[in-house]
Amino acid sequence: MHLNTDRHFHVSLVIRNVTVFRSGKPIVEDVTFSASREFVLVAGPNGAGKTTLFLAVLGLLPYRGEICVGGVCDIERTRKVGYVPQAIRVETNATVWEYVYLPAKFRGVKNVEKTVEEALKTVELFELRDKPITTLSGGQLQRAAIARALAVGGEVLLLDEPLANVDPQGRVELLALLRELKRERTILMTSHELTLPTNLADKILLLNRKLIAYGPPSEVLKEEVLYKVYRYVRIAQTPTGYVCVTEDYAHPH
Ligand SMILES: Nc1ncnc2c1ncn2[C@@H]1O[C@H](COP(=O)(O)OP(=O)(O)OP(=O)(O)O)[C@@H](O)[C@H]1O
Repeated sequence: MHLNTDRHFHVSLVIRNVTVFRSGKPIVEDVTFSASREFVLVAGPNGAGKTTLFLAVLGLLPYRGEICVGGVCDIERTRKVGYVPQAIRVETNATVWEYVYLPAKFRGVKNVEKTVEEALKTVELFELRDKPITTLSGGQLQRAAIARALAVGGEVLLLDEPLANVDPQGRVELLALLRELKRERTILMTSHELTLPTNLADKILLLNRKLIAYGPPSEVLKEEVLYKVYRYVRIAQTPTGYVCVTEDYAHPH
């Protein structure tokens, strides 16, 4: 038991000199960073190791180094981590309620009914709790998956490309939800989108097998930093957000 009562500490994620292995090979090498009650956008090219890093935090891949959540550094830390995978599978006949309730019940979450109710209310799906999960839209499904992750743990939330397959309206709703959620917890979200509202990400972690950069968007979304990973990407800051200004059409060859 630790005696630190600081709320920031409880939701903190510390990753120290972490190397993650797949099939015995190091995929992510010597990564060190920490986040506490912050929203971290995890960016990097395909195959950079973003999902691999998440799977290590979840205790699903072997790693060297130290991973701690709220000061807990052994496998018990995974009880505090909620995960939304890139491909959400919903081929079941479950209702929205069951989809969120069953894994929480299985994990032995205390006051499980109340916890699930709160999670569904947080993502604004409580009214739809009796609907089959398969009838939800892409954006609603992402929110259901977030509720599921909140119900099982959720002091640290790992979201793998939640913006993919979500339409513009769903995107606005999802970003509003994430902005709300980050007030109480630490969120890591992978995305290939660097176009994002200024008030969403507190930090950007740029990964390409190794940690390339970690800091606030104003420091990472710079030409000289991005060039280490992406050749043709430039970012401009507008009053409301960051936008990609260099697209393929600017480079016909
Ligand atoms: N079972 C495995 N054995 C060995 N290498 C693997 C295995 N699974 C994945 N990899 C390698 O790990 C690397 C990192 O994959 P990962 O899915 O973590 O990247 P990512 O950054 O999440 O990519 P994306 O943006 O495409 O989702 C890839 O190059 C992949 O080839």
